[in-house]
Amino acid sequence: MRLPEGDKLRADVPSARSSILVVVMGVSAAGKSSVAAALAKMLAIPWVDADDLHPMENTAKMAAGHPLTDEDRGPWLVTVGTRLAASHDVGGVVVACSALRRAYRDLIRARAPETVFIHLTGPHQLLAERAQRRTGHFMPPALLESQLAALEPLDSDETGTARASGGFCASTCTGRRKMGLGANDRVLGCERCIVAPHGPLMTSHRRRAGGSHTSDQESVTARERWSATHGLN
Ligand SMILES: Nc1ncnc2c1ncn2[C@@H]1O[C@H](COP(=O)(O)OP(=O)(O)OP(=O)(O)O)[C@@H](O)[C@H]1O
Ligand SMILES: O=C(O)[C@H](O)[C@@H](O)[C@H](O)[C@H](O)CO
Repeated sequence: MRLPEGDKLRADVPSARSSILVVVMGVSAAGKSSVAAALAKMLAIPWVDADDLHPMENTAKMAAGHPLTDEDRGPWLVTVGTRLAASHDVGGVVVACSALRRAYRDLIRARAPETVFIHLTGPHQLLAERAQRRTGHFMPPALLESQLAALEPLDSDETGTARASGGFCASTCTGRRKMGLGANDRVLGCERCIVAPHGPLMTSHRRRAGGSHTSDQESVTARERWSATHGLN
C-alpha cells in the first residue's frame, strides 16, 4: 500500500483546541450524507460531502464500475483531513466520508487528530436496496460489495462510535409518506427518523408526543452529542 505517511503529515497539525470535527463514515448508501447534514444542522456548523472532494478521475472510475484503490484514495483522504483541519478554529465541520479502512482514518487524523468518527452501519440488504432505489447518483449499486469488502470497523483505540443507520419507523411516521411508502412497508428508518429534531439521533427510542413517529434506531442524545466532541465511548 502506498498511502502518504501519517507521521509526516502530523507535523503540520496545528496545536490542539476544542472544536467539533466529525466524520460520518460507512459504505456507499449507508446514509452518510443524510446524517451528516442532519448532524451539522443540530450542531449549527457546516457539512461537506467528501464525494465533492474526489478528483474527477476517482468519480469517473467509480461511475465506470471500478472500485477505488488505496492509491486512488490517498490524496483524496489528505484533502478530507485538510478540510477538517481548516475548520479547527472556526467551530468545526461534519464531513460525510466513507473512510472505510483504518489506514484511511489514520490519514485523516494525521491532519485533524481530534476528528470523531461516527460509523453508520446497516444490514447488507438494506444498503443494497437503498443503493438500488436512489437515482441520479454516480455510484453503481454493484460497487457496494467492494465497499463492504474493504470496510474495517473502528478499532477500540479510535475516537468514535458505531450507530445503526435507521430503525423501523412506526406505520404512522409521516416521513414514510415522503418516501412513497405505504403503512405496510417495513422500512429501516426513513430520512425523517434521522433528521427530525426529536428523531433517534437526538433521543433514545422515543415516541413523539401524539405518537406520530417512533423508531428503534440507536440514538445519540444531546448530551452524548457533546461528549462525542470530547471523546466518544
Ligand atoms: N434512514 C434511511 N432510511 C431510508 N433511506 C435512507 C436513510 N438514510 C438515507 N437513505 C436514503 O438512502 C440513500 C443513500 O443515502 P445517502 O446518500 O445519505 O448515503 P451515503 O452514505 O451518503 O451514500 P454515498 O456515500 O453512496 O453517497 C439515499 O437515497 C437516501 O435518501
Ligand atoms: O472510498 C470510496 O470508495 C468512495 O468514497 C465511495 O465510498 C464513494 O465516493 C461513495 O460511497 C459514493 O457513493
